[in-house]
Formats: sequence, structure tokens, C-alpha cells
Amino acid sequence: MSETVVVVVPDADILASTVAARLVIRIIDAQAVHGTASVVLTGGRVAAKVLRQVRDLPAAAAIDWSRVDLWWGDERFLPSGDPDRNETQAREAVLDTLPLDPARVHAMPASDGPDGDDADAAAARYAAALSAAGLRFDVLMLGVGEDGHVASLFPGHPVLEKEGIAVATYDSPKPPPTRITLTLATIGNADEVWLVAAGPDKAEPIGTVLRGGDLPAARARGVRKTLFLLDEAAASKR
Ligand SMILES: O=C1O[C@H](COP(=O)(O)O)[C@@H](O)[C@H](O)[C@H]1O
Repeated sequence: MSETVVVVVPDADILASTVAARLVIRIIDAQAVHGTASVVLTGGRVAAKVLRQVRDLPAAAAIDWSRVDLWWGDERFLPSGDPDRNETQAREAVLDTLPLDPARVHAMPASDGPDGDDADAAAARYAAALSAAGLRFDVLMLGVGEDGHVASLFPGHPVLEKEGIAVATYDSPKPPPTRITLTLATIGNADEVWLVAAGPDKAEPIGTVLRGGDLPAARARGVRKTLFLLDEAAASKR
């Protein structure tokens, strides 16, 4: 049975270092069991902070980075290298400094990629790659939007009803309007789902979710564990 755990720490900086430390240990443990580790990254402000902390942790030296698969939960469908792409931000925060195997860094396609600006084709390409890799994730991290969105799954948006592994979404309320996102079904394949939120703007959605309200963030659940990793401000309305 899946367990839900809520961890609250004093502030956003401590949250970033706590999540980074957990992530490093989780990757080390996954590699001990499977030989590899499969991690799904999120975009957003807290994610960049976490990744910068990973780089500075001495224990990260115990990871064989060449045997880590990195995926993304969602992407802003923009040209490669655009500063607003979640991939670009993760690369700048840490990825470009780690000895990763480029073939294991599975960024979502860009709008100037092999499918051009056809977001549906780009999402189908990513879904095929995920499917070929077996859809196994040790950890899947998600930021939480002020409106309770996770990945690019916005409340009340038709994308929530789309079926598949990864799908394109249009008319997102948060720019840019065109995005690619994992579906809730795919998110639900992860062994552990970590919802990471910091700051007073996240207090309302987090409070709603922890009281059992219906938001996309409430529907993201891990197979074995769902972890809410919060700072005190984000946890203040629960
Ligand atoms: O646009 C996005 O926003 C959410 C939340 O970002 P935050 O800066 O408010 O933490 C993020 O989780 C998602 O990956 C991203 O595409």
C-alpha cells in the first residue's frame, strides 16, 4: 500500500538542501538495487535550487552519474536552449557539470527539434522513448503551482482528460501556452512521487490538497510513497 508522508522544514533554502540530500541517497540506494537509477525532474524555482544543492553535496560523489537516467515531468515547448525551458534551467543549475551519459539525459523535444513545432508529434516521440525504457522511475519530483497544477496539468484544463504516456497541451494558463507533460497515469508509475513546494504562494493549494481537495496535485501519487516536502510557509494552511 502506498504511504503518504509530509515533511516540513523551516524555509526554502533548508528545503532545497533537504530534498537534494534525499535525492542523492535515493539515487545511491536505487543503483545498489538495480544498478541504475531513474529520476524524473521538475521545472520551477524550487527545482533549480534543489539541483544546485545536489552539485555541492559531498555524498553525490558516491553516485555513478553515467548510470542515472534523467527524464522530465513537463516542458515548455520552446526552442532548444531557450532560458524558459525546464531542460535549460536544469542544465545550467547542475547537469552540465555532472559526468552524465548524454544518451541517458532524456529531455523533452524542443519546438525546433525533430518534429518542428508539432507538439503532438513531439509528445508522441517522448512517449515512445519512455515506453521503450520501461516506464520505471525511482523518484519523480513535482513542483506545485499556485493554482495546484503539477507538471503541466492545470486544474480544469482538458489536458487532464487526455490519455497516453506524454501529451501535448495547448492554451496553458501559465506561459508559454504550448507544453508537453506526462499524464497522471504515467506519474502514477513512479515508485516515489515527491511534491516539493516553498513559499506562502503555495500555502493555499497545499492546504487544499492535504485536506483532501480535488486539484491535479492531489491526484499525483507514487506506487510506494508520496512525499510532500514543504517549507513552513507552504505548509501554513494545512
Ligand atoms: O511552469 C511550471 O511551473 C511549475 C511550478 O513552478 P514554480 O516556479 O512555481 O515552483 C513547475 O512545477 C513546472 O514544472 C513548470 O513547467
